[in-house]
Amino acid sequence: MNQSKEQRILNFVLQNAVRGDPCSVLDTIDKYCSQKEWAMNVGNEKGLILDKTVEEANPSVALELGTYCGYSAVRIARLLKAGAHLLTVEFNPEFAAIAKQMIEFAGVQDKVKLLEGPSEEIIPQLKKKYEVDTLDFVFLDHWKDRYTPDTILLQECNLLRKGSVLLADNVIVPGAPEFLNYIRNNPHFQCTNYPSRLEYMKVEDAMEKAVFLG
Ligand SMILES: O=C(NCCCCCn1ccnc1)c1cc(-c2ccc(F)cc2)cc(O)c1O
Ligand SMILES: [Mg+2]
Repeated sequence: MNQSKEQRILNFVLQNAVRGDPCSVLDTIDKYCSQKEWAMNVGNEKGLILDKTVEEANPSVALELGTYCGYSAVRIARLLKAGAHLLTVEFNPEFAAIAKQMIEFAGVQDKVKLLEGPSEEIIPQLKKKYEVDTLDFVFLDHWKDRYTPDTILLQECNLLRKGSVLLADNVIVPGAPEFLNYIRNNPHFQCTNYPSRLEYMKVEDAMEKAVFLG
């Protein structure tokens, strides 16, 4: 049975990156996906925006929607302070299996909890089943038409607090027009747009930051 692209990315990391070194894992994924096969990792350019947003938020509890191969989970986890953790949600079991190995190879497994399943089922379980009080940071990088319903669900489940930071990938490509309309017209959020490039391409993309005002 021939390998998936995601399996090829993982194998390239296992053979070329340094075990326990998150930066080498990120650089190796970026090398493979820019030179051999494009893949939908947030990448190094938008990754720098993600880094700055995470460093500014300095979250104790972070949530990621859309794990994929684990690139942004490794990217976020490497910046978390002692005792802080990232919950990352992946719907696709093949992606989740790859991401688990990627996270472990990078050595950030103690900071990351990978949750497999639909975000609309997992979000309502975060408080009771996963002992979350409120989320300090949320990275939205899953199905683009889920950004709005899941942002509403986070609020309904009382998972946001004054100052919670949401960061959404791909608001230009593939695009999340309905989310931009929702969040920019919502008085409970303060929004900032960060123009950038689609990962590994000379194509315009952007990230949107939205701070919950309570
Ligand atoms: O679809 C994307 N991500 C969601 C993947 C499925 C998430 C499953 N899931 C996880 C949890 N709950 C549900 C995505 C797509 C592109 C892209 C850009 C240009 C192009 F020509 C083709 C594709 C670029 C990204 O950066 C992306 O993030
Ligand atoms: Mg993305």
